[in-house]
Amino acid sequence: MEISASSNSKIILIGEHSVVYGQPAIALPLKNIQTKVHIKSSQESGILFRSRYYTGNVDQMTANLLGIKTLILKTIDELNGNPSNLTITVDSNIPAERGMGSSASTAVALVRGIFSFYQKPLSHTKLLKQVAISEKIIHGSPSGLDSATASSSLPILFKKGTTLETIEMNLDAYLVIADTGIKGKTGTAVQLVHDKVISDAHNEKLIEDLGDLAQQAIKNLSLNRVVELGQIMDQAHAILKELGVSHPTVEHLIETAQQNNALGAKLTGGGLGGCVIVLVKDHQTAESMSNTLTDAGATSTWIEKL
Ligand SMILES: C[C@@](O)(CCO)CC(=O)[O-]
Repeated sequence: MEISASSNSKIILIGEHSVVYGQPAIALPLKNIQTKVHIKSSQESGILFRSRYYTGNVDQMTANLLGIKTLILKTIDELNGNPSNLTITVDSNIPAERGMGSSASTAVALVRGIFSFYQKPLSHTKLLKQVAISEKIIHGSPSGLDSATASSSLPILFKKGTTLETIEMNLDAYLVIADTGIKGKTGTAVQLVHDKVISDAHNEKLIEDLGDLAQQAIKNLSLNRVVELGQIMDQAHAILKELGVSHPTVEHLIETAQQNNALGAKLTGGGLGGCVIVLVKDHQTAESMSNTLTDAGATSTWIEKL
């Protein structure tokens, strides 16, 4: 018996951090950057796990993989499976800790894979609930945006605990995603913003402002107003910077983009490193932006049609 399952990576167009406080966010799954999971029966005792970070028995996974270990064992247990004689292989081309939802994507693919291996039906609600097991261990109290996006085939409008809608996007615009090569620190960034929000009403207002910008973005997306969308991205980035979650290399890439025909640019995901996203008007500009950002130090770039 052998099965395969997959999950997308993600980027947040607008609404990171404010989404934790119940504000709306818009995020896109990236279908070309994925996690793939293969599960097969084996003769070995225990569960053999193979990935770019760890190969060995699930039981012996180190503390940094506690989220994934717990998720695998709990899911198999829930399905009354035998936690032995299995090989689970995880292949991923999602850079880790760059705000691209690598942990959520791994978890989504694993849950899909385990349910499929045991031939059990899996609703989307159950999938998200199950993925929360590892996401909570890894990130503390995540909004659920990453797993909702990684498990979607279309862009989504998300509000913690209430709204999960897909959005049909067809804009005359492209996004260039550029990796700073610096590991983002989602947990630290979320805590940092939390400390700021509870200590100063001005920062609470900044969170509301991010929510307003997300609402404006939704309107402009539906009207194909890309110039306005770019301005909204710039404003969102300025707020995220004020909240303390940017990074000098993020700033360098954003300034470079702004000097080279960007319609808008911002960090994406938790910040403190990770990736930036740059809005441009057409594919040709996206390609030259991608080269410019690589020359400015980006370690990888991707182009995504909006
Ligand atoms: C920073 C954050 O808003 C997005 C991380 O990709 C955290 C969360 O939503 O849980």
